[in-house]
Amino acid sequence: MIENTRLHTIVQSGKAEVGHIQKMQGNDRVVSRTPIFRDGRVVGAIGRVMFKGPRQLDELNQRINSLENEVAFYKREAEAMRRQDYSLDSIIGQSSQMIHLKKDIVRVAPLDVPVLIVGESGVGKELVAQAIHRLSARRMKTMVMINAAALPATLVESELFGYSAGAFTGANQKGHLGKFEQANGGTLFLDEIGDMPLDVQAKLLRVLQDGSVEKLGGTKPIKVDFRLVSATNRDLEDMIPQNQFRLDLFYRISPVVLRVPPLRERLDDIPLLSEQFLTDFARRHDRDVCKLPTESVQYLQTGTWPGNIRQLKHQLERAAIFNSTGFIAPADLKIDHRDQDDFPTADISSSFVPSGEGNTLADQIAQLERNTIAAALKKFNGNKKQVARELDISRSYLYKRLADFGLQ
Ligand SMILES: Nc1ncnc2c1ncn2[C@@H]1O[C@H](COP(=O)(O)OP(=O)(O)OP(=O)(O)O)[C@@H](O)[C@H]1O
Repeated sequence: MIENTRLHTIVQSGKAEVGHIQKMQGNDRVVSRTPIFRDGRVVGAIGRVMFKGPRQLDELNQRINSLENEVAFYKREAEAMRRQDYSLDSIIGQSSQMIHLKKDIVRVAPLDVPVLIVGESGVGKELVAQAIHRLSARRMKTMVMINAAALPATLVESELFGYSAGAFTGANQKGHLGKFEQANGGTLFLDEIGDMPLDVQAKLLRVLQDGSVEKLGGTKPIKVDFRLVSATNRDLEDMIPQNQFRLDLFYRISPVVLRVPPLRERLDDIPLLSEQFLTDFARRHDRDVCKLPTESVQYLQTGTWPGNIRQLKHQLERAAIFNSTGFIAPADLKIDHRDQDDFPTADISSSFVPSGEGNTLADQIAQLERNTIAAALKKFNGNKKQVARELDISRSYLYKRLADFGLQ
């Protein structure tokens, strides 16, 4: 005889009971009781132990909660990846210049020819390269990126060409796949090609001519097949007569040249870009999206933007960080109106760092930012990870500001 059974009441009522606790031999069990019908009449009832006790149910609950959290996490990740889809849609801009550029991208992407992307720093050359790859027949393979300016001279050979097992003392046992081989079947994106040293230019030219690479310590050339997309913010044609860039390499890399216009030539794009950057920022930091009133948009459109889209993005993110009203007013923005020629081309964003010594609103904000960071550093004994978490800023932004404020 089952203790505390209620099956007889189920037969009488014809109503199921699910998840009820039933004491059996001194233990609580979670049970279900279901009536059995025949020809519309209850002819019996069946009881089942669902869980050996409420604890098991609790554990299941916790498991479901943790799975729900995992699903939510992966949904956010998938959403972030979708947004980073690097298709044409990720290049924001409806100005006539950008519509023209997008049409050109669509036209050249499927043709398997090298493309040279030119434009000032921060205009979105890398986004264009990604879109070309994504719209090409090679989209299922990877796009390998090389920043020619960041390649240390001592590592150029091994990074680009790779090496065979045991090629030299200290070499990785399994050898190393060079970038050219990694890009096989896909796209090789050579960023800042104008900064490539001449001896590396000669080596690159040989690979492009032969369609093969020789690994360090290798015995025979290995065939490689990639589509070359290069980018530069320098005037390569100007560099050729000065023997800073090889003419023969220039011909190889530039059958198609795409120019990405600077932001000051397409100020019409500022509203759309700003809206996107503020939305992205809010989503990343789980905050409400700051509103940008028309007068602020118009103010942004008066700038010369030597650092282009990257600079606009940083400006808006900085304004959003310090915003407490939900509205970004023109006074919250620091716009540069100097001519392009007045700016150094490198690290333009640093020219916008207010000194913190003046009386303008930006100076006051900078002072507040400096003090806030300094206080947080003290609170967490210099632990930058905790400081970044406390202030809800990225660690890279924290490092940049520490350097700006001389707090390191
Ligand atoms: N049209 C655009 N729409 C959305 N975001 C953009 C656009 N153009 C640039 N960006 C953003 O601006 C930043 C700089 O872009 P990117 O790195 O592609 O520029 P770049 O021309 O390659 O710069 P550099 O010459 O300094 O390498 C990135 O965060 C990029 O996502």
